[in-house]
Amino acid sequence: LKNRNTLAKLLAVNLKKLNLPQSALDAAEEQDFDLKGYVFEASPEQLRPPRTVRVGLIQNKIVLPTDAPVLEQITALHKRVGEMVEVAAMCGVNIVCFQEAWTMPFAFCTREREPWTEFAESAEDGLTTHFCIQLAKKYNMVVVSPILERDEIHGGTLWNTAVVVSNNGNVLGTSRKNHIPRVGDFNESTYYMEGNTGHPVFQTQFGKIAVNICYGRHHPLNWLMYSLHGAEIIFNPSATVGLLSEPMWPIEARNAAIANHCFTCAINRVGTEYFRNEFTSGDGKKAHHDFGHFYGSSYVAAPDGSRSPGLSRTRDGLLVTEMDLNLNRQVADKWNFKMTGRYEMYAEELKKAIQHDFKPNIVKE
Ligand SMILES: NC(=O)NCCC(=O)O
Repeated sequence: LKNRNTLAKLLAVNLKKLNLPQSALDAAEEQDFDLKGYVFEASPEQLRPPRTVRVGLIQNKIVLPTDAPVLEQITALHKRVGEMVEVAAMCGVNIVCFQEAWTMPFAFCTREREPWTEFAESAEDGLTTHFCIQLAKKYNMVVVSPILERDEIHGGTLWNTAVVVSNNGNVLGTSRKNHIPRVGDFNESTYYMEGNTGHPVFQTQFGKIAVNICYGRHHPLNWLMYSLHGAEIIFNPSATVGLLSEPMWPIEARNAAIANHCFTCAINRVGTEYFRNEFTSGDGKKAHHDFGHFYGSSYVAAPDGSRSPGLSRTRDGLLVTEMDLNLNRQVADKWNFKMTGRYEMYAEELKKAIQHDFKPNIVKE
């Protein structure tokens, strides 16, 4: 029986299903998106009550073609995702997170500036942040909104940024993407630089959260730093395509949950986005009009190694998970990764390894 349970955990098939209201299931069907719910349980404790929180992940296709007017594209996405958030509210979601650059097509493959830079908005005061503030207040929900940010204070610089809006409708702060990909068609370095916000953790009414944007999931130290700052849930809003990363996808966020004694939430967009002008990426491939297929498969992983099934590879979807955050400390007390981490040893070695005159410690005969 024990072996069967372990196998079930590995295959993500043994999580209890969350009872979702029929009205929410009906609304999801009517609006043509998947709605799934799962529960991550923790053991009862004597001194602490359970710390139960419901988290919603939203994955979606773009709504209009990429050559539709910019404001119409943004407004259509607001409408679509707003409807999905309403269903999340019916399901009692406390914290919702959208996919990376959710208000736009993932146009960075093109390396063109116009019209894509017009999608950039102020993190504090932009149209989308105002939209999220309304959602947060209406539904008493924390909203994590990853956008293309225009930073007017610093000469209109662009960043890839997650805006965190508290359930009271205040902008709690921002977290900028730390690691910018230079792989395949992901030509993002043409638009923005590595983030300068470090590893902020946002204390919300429902728990401490952080946002590790997309390509940051390949960097174990990035996850670690959010965790060292106390994150209990780390979101990984992403945009990634099948041929490039699908074999890695089920492993990376899950491994990060295990290694850091926290919950991780991986979100990927769905669909294929076509661009009018062909582009190349210096990789020998013929010029093409699309990135390939964004494969969705959003999921939640827990510190004990269990995970939810993924959402669809092709359909819009809302994944609702109920998690007891007490599980983080329970797993930490068992496995002690923070206690056994030897961070001082690595800090010393890393300090040396980044020096120009670093001598690798190679023992020769
Ligand atoms: N959006 C983004 O950073 N994608 C890079 C490719 C990947 O990390 O799978």
